[in-house]
Amino acid sequence: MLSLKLMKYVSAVSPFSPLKWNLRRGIKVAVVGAAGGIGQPLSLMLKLNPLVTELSLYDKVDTKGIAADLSHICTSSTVRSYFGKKELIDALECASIVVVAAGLPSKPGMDRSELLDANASVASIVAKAVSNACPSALLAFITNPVNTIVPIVAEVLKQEDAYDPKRLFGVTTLDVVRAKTFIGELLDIDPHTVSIPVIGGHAGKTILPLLSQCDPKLELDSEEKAQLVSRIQDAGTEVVRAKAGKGSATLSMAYAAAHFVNSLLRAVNHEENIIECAYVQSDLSEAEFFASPVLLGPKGIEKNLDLPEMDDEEEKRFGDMIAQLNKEIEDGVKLVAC
Ligand SMILES: NC(=O)c1ccc[n+]([C@@H]2O[C@H](COP(=O)([O-])OP(=O)(O)OC[C@H]3O[C@@H](n4cnc5c(N)ncnc54)[C@H](O)[C@@H]3O)[C@@H](O)[C@H]2O)c1
Ligand SMILES: O=C(O)C[C@H](O)C(=O)O
Repeated sequence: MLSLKLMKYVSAVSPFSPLKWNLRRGIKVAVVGAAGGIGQPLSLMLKLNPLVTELSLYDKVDTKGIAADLSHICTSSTVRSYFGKKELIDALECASIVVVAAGLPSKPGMDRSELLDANASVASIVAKAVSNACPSALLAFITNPVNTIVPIVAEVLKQEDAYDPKRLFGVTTLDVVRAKTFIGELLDIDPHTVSIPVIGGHAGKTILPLLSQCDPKLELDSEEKAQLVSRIQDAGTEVVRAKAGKGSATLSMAYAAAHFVNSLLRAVNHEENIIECAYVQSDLSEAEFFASPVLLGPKGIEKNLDLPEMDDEEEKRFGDMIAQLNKEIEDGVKLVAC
């Protein structure tokens, strides 16, 4: 009979074992927009992640200094730097995960949708390059307006014959992070212990935290609930105002994106039961793209989970957001068509 030690060894080197697969292939993560306010702290957090084997830093401006700096951190991943149009393909080549934080952030008084003109082209360029360099990568877009950027990327990938809806994500994790934090403050408990789905999209009333599904239970009256929902929906604006023209959320976003990418990495590594809320192609509502809890697997979305239950107020908010979401999706589709 095989000893336990030997059995562990055999399972580690079996060609079908996840460990062997991972050791052989490694996991390259590319950060696009790596020199930015989100890109830099996100790259730092990814350098600290033991599941990353190679970290590829790309930006339109030089990333050499950032890469040199990060490369001195004593974790086992290698760091490579790329910049400018010519190096985009090399930066993405063979990446398992591409996370995109390139593009303009909001200024006070600006709506996220006003970023569309500036950021649509960045998203399209990255989508085209992904279709050439790493068509089977998982693709996570942070760039705003997320509600429109993700449909744009889907359209561009369709044109390139490289669209797989299971691999494309709009990152809405910051909405969940904020909901957990504000509820933790309210209940005076560790926010990590709070579980709350946030569905819909990533702008104004399309951000719908389902307080009725919060664990632990929230005992709030209707007005208190409305105030909490507004705080979560307007949290981005809270940061934009506080930064007074110097950008939008960067550090909390880097934390949120590092959490989301870590979940993708764990799923790529064949870990089971990894669930995250994300803005993805969906048939759960009348909007073609919708943020909801998805079960992740090595090839992206394994299953789009059913919509969580909602109380009457949430049902109403859900109904009220669909028109806005559909318009923002349509804006993206039209932009690619013309
Ligand atoms: N999804 C979310 O929850 C969320 C949260 C916060 C911010 N954001 C969005 O993330 C984006 C980035 O925000 P930021 O604060 O890091 O902005 P930033 O201006 O600090 O950084 C953006 C980076 O993108 C780079 N860039 C621009 N065009 C590029 C291109 N064509 N190719 C490669 N790199 C390019 C810039 O050089 C810069 O380094 C914004 O659109 C912002 O609105 C999203
Ligand atoms: O509000 C913004 O413009 C940035 C971001 O989407 C956020 O939620 O902080």
